[in-house]
Amino acid sequence: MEKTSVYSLGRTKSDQLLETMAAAYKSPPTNEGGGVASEESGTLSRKSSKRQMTAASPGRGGGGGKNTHIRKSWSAQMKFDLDDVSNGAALSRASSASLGLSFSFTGFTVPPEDIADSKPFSDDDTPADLEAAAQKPKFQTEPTFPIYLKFTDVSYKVIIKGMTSSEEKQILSGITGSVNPGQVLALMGPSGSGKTTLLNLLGGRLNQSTVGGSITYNDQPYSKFLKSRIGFVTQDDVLFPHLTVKETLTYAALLRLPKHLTKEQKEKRALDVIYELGLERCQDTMIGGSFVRGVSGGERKRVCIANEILINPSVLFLDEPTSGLDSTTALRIVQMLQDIAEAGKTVVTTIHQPSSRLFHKFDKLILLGKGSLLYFGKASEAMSYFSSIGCNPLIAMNPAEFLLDLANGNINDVSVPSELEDRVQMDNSDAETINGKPSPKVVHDYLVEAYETRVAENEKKKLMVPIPLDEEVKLKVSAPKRQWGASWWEQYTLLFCRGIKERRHDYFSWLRITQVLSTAIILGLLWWQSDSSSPKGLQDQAGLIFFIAVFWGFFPVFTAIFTFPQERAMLNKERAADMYRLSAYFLARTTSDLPLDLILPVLFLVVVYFMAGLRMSAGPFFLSLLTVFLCIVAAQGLGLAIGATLMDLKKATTLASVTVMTFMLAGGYFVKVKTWTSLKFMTFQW
Ligand SMILES: Nc1ncnc2c1ncn2[C@@H]1O[C@H](COP(=O)(O)OP(=O)(O)OP(=O)(O)O)[C@@H](O)[C@H]1O
Repeated sequence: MEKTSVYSLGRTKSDQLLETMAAAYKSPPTNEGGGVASEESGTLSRKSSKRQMTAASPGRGGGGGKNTHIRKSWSAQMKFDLDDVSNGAALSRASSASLGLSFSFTGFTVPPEDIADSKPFSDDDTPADLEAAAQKPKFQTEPTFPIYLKFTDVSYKVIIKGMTSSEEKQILSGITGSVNPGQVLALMGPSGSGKTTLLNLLGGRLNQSTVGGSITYNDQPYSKFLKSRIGFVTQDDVLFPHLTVKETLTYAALLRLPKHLTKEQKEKRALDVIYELGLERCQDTMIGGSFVRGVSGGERKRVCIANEILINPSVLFLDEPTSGLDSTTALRIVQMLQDIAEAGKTVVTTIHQPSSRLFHKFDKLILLGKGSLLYFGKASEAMSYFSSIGCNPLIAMNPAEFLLDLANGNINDVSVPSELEDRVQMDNSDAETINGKPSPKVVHDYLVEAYETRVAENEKKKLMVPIPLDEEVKLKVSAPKRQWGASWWEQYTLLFCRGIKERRHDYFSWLRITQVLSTAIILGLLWWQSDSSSPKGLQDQAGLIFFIAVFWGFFPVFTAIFTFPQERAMLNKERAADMYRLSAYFLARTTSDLPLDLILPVLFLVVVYFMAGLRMSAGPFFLSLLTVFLCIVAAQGLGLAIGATLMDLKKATTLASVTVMTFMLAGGYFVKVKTWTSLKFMTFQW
């Protein structure tokens, strides 16, 4: 194969910026053996090839056109190999780049009028839209702090506690691999093979003390510093349903971006990301959820990704970003991941069953089977590796499908090596075969063994090579300091406002307003212009006031009870990213309900008070309002405490019902038996 031509790339303003970052790199080692350095040049080669192809493609204005921005990532001054241009991945990248789906992450804001017209990435994009998007000016790439991720012999087990005994379950064993800035690593395997667990381990989401082997970031262990450098997109889209796309991203930007940026800069950044991810057409649409229609599945996923790339992360982890999406949308998402990687980020994603087009877009691949490693290496070389160990598809097949079949031990349309068949015959055990073919377990054991004997040691040796970064840059990763994006007070106010925005819809739903108003009117009619001049009439009014207190004791308890169990996923997600302090969240969460809690009771009391003809002067009216308000605060506190302690809706509801019933009975007894005392207290008559 022909090798190494050095191309000098056009210099842009961003180049000068990026050179600051590139200066942090040492010259890559020249050993042909690969390791970090050779993988690096492989990735770069594809980037460079892509630029070449893009420049040559018609309609893009050529290399020197006005609108063509030759992006140069952190390492673009290095060499590239021409042989990569001929590989399928490079070609597919080049062609997708010519679709104009390139992203970079900067502080560039597009004027709103331009945003309205531009459609770089949308579920409804037509080829014409995409071509138009390709003509749009590209913007500069923000330098990213580079993080090289390596993991060697990673194992993980959990203890499953039964009623009488507990047992250990091995989830992962002996997983080795690496991924560098500029690369996309895909974790593939059948359901339950351990992809999510591995992703969580690599993302620092599981307790590191329970992990065997080593996971390093720039050759350093995990530290709190990384929380602000890692973006993690979970499998379930955890978003507030009643916030719009823009609100969601703006709050995230205000909370997560570094303190030294101004509010305007942070908001601008949120707008940039909306534009970069093609969300401008739905930026004012609510996210939606089970009961509210909102953005589409693909847009939702992009909002989740936008939420993470806002912070310009060094490493981006994604758990099944394409599941549930049609193949075109899935392709766009993966294309976007590639573009993110090309901006100098390290991308790791799990993927369930990619189409062949998707498969060719990954740089590296890990194939897992029952928690063991079946393959780690370049995605483009996976087929030749399995061919080298005697496993070939017998019919034309999507490579991902073939690999998943193998990982499942399903060899129906796969030729297996004679070695494996001989082994089954020698064992001569019925249990080891199904219809005369090796059983899934035998196939799995063979694949694990083949990888261990042929590849594993070599890969581990490669990982021993130190990464090409200055010691100073490497050590930055191990800084134990947390980096809050906002001060405590800012966190509190932002969470307070976000809480009000999110929950106002629940509070002022027509159902709730009708419920409250109809109860008020019924009570008003039952106690219509009640008499307070006699002890009997006063006792009657005490009954009404007792009813009001119980009503406003019930309502907030049950609203508050759902708070923490439902927001748990959000709280976990945001706390894992160090978005805010727990104290700021709890205080904001509790107090943001109060203004909302006041509006309906005021409405309720106005109706009942005047219909029932209670004492017509300002003092008693406001004191009654204060009593109702205190009832609400107490009830809400009780509900929050029960919900937060149990974190289980069913148990929390049962406990709250029992507690409220007890209070009601005690209150009823109080009103009935101690009438005179209660009258004095409750009606403010004496
Ligand atoms: N905390 C845990 N306790 C018990 N079992 C666990 C735990 N975590 C993971 N597992 C088990 O480990 C295995 C791997 O789970 P994991 O979620 O990583 O699989 P996966 O490959 O991501 O699956 P899917 O593709 O279906 O999401 C599963 O059998 C799962 O039940």
